[in-house]
Amino acid sequence: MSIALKSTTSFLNLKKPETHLPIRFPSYKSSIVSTRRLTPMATLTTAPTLGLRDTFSNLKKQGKVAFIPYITAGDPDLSTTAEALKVLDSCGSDIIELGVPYSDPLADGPVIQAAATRSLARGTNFNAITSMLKEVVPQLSCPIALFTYYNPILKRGIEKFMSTVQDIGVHGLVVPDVPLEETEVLRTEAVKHNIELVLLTTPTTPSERMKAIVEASEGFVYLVSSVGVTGTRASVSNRVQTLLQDIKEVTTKPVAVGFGISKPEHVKQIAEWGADGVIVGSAMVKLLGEAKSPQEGLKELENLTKSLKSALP
Ligand SMILES: O=P(O)(O)OC[C@@H](O)[C@@H](O)c1c[nH]c2ccccc12
Repeated sequence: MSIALKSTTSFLNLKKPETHLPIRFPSYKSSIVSTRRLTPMATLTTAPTLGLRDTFSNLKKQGKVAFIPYITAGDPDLSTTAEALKVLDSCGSDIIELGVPYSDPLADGPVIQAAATRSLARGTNFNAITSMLKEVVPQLSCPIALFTYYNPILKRGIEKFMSTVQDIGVHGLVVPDVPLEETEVLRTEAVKHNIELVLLTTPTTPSERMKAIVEASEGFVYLVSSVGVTGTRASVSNRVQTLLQDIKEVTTKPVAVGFGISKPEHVKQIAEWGADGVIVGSAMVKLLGEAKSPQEGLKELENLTKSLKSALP
C-alpha cells in the first residue's frame, strides 16, 4: 500500500496523502537535554567493534553472508531491548539494526507500526535509547546501525544527532525517508563523525537513481526486496536476483536484502542469489512485542535467530 507524496520522493518513494494542514511532526519528550560530557574519555570513546564495511569484508573473506536483524527500541521495554541486543549478538548476528520508534512510520507495516506505538506509549524517547546503548554497546561484538526516520534527526539538529550517535559507539545509520537530494548534508556530518550512512534502493528505483544511491551509500547498500511496506511475505520475489545483479554490475560495495524475509528458505535463497547480507525485521519484532512475557519473547528471538543464521553460509 503506498500513498502519493507531492514533493520530494525518498528512496522508498514514500508518499503522503495530499493535505493542506502542516504535517504534524512528533517531538521526543526529552526528559533531559543530553549534553556531551567533554571529559577526555568521552572525546576518546571509540567503539571496540568493527564498522559495517569492515564487518562485511571480514565475512566475505570467510565466504559468509551477514545476518542482520532489526528490532524496535523500547518494545516491549528498553531493558528487554538491552537483553535482546545481547541475545542477537550472542546468537551470531553480524550487524543489528535498532529502530528509533516514530509516530509516523510511513514505510512500516502493521507489525513494526504497532511496536513503535507500544514503545512510544511507554514513553520511550531518543535520550533513553542512547543512555541504554551507552551501557550495552561496549558489551556487544557486532556493530549497531541505528534506524530512524528523518524528522527526529532534523528536530535534534543533524550535527548534534551525529555526535550523540558517535559518542555511544554506534557505527551505522539508516534513514529510509531522507530524499536522495538531501543526503549530502547527512553524509557530510556522518562522515565527520565516523558513521556509515546506509542508503536504500528499491525494485522501482530507476537505474540512474540506483547508481547514485549506490555510489553515495556507506557501509552497505540496502536493497528493498519488494514494493510496499515492511512485513513478512510468504516468499521472496525472484526479482531480487536480477536486482542484485544490476547493483553488482555498478558497485563492489556489499548489498544486503530486506523486506519480507522470515524463514530459513528465504535467507538461503537470497544468499544463493549473491546477497552479502539478509535483513529480518518484522518476524523478530513480532516475537518480542507479542510474547506473553519478555523472557518468552527473548527465548523465541534466540530460536528464530539461530534457525535463520544456520541457513546462511
Ligand atoms: O520487516 P521486514 O519485512 O523484515 O523488513 C526489514 C525491516 O523491518 C527493517 O529493515 C526496517 C524497519 N523499518 C523500515 C522502514 C523502511 C525500510 C526498512 C525498514
